[in-house]
This record gives sequence, C-alpha cells and structure tokens, in this order.
Amino acid sequence: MMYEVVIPAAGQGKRMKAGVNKQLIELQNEPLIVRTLKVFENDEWCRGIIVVINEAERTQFEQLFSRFHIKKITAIVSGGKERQHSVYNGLKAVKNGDIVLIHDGARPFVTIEHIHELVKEAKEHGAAIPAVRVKDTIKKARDQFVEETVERSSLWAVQTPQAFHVSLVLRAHEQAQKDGYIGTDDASLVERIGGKVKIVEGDYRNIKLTTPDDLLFAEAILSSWVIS
Ligand SMILES: Nc1ccn([C@@H]2O[C@H](COP(=O)(O)OP(=O)(O)OP(=O)(O)O)[C@@H](O)[C@H]2O)c(=O)n1
Ligand SMILES: C[C@](O)(CO)[C@H](O)COP(=O)(O)O
Repeated sequence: MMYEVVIPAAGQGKRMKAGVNKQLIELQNEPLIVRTLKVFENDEWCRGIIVVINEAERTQFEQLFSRFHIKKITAIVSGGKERQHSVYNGLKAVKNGDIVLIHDGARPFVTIEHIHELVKEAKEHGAAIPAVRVKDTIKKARDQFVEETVERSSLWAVQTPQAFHVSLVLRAHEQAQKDGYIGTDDASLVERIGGKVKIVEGDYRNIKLTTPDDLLFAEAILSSWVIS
C-alpha cells in the first residue's frame, strides 16, 4: 500500500526560541528534520516525500538532504504564512492520486508501524489520524476563572501523520481556502466538509517539538530507544 507524504517544515518555531528554524536543531548529532525524513526514507510503502520549506532556507535544507542521503524527495516547495498554507502548497505537488500523509517536520518519533496502520485505515475510511487519550483534567476558562470542567472521556489529543485520500484532502483545503478558514490540523478541514475521520490510537512519544522543554523529552525518548 503505497503513499506520498507532505512534510511542512516552513514554520518560524517562535515558541522554541532557538534563534534558528527548530527543524535544524540537532538531536544526538542529527538535525531534527533529518530524523523525521529518515522514518519515511526507510518505509518501503513511501513512494515520495514532498518537503515544504522557507525559500530563504532552501540551500541549507538541500545541503542537509544530500549530506544525509535522503533520496525519496520528489519536490521541495515554498511554504506559506500559516501551516495550512504550507501544507496546501505541498499537496499541489502530489503526483499519485491515492493516499497522502501530512506529517509535521517537527515530529521525529513516529513509527513505521503506526504509519502503516494509518494508511490502511485511510484507504478504508478516507481519513485517519493518530491521537492519544487526554490524561489531564481539562477546564474551560475565561480571564483565568474556570467556566466549566470538560468531560474527558471523549477527548483525544491529535498528532500527525494524518492520512487521507488525495482527492478528499485537496477538496477540503480548497474549500477552507475559499472560506478563509484556518484550522490547526488538516483533519479539521475534512470534518467541515462532512468527511469521516477515523482515530487510530497513537503513541505519547510521538511528540511535536514545540517549546524548549520538548528538547528534554526528545533526549529522554532517544536515550530510552538506545537502551531498549
Ligand atoms: N507557516 C508554517 C507554519 C508551520 N509549518 C510547519 O508545521 C509544523 C507544525 O507547526 P508548529 O510546530 O506549530 O511550528 P511553528 O509554526 O514553526 O511554531 P511556532 O508557532 O512556535 O512559530 C512544523 O513542522 C512547522 O515547520 C509550516 O510548514 N509553515
Ligand atoms: C497538526 C498538529 O500537529 C496538531 O497537533 C499541528 O501541527 C499543531 O500545530 P500547533 O501550532 O501546535 O497547534
């Protein structure tokens, strides 16, 4: 079951406060983006990788891809203002009209096992996303005073890769673009055009490196992988 993957890596990484694109930060001597790309490079189901970058960083990224022998890249396209715009630019470069995955450049710990489960579910249902059950008690608040404690049993924290039939996710992005709607993930765009989205139970270690604390978690995950 083959698929293509779009990897948005054109963000500013403001919350990471690293002074450089967070995807260039090294984790045990390997840049974050390289770790993410290698998962797909090593997956035999992946027929092509489309990377979305900031134009100003093109040379830097191209050098990394060649230094770390990433061979499955079929296109390197320019990002947009929001993640959603970057993903849309990437989707327009998809060549094969079956299944596409969309995966954050800043999530290096996804496993091939999870990817395959998502591809199978997307093939059957049109859209599939990985998510983990929310463990904390969630409160809705205004001006830092609690309004409501939200029922937790139906809450999931959503990750990537998100897997879709190409035509469905393209239609969802086109409609969002037309309506001026911005969502925080791609599945939400499919939901708003009436598409069904299947949840696949994910892994708490599939973190997105967002703030400096996440670098500590990333080092811990990497160390535990070496030991186990
Ligand atoms: N205009 C954008 C914004 C984000 N991304 C990418 O989307 C992924 C998830 O975004 P996030 O972690 O929120 O990254 P940033 O937007 O870079 O972070 P911040 O909001 O802290 O600036 C990242 O791999 C990021 O590079 C992108 O390609 N284009
Ligand atoms: C799709 C996503 O990974 C959902 O968790 C997304 O990248 C989230 O980005 P955010 O800017 O941290 O909401």
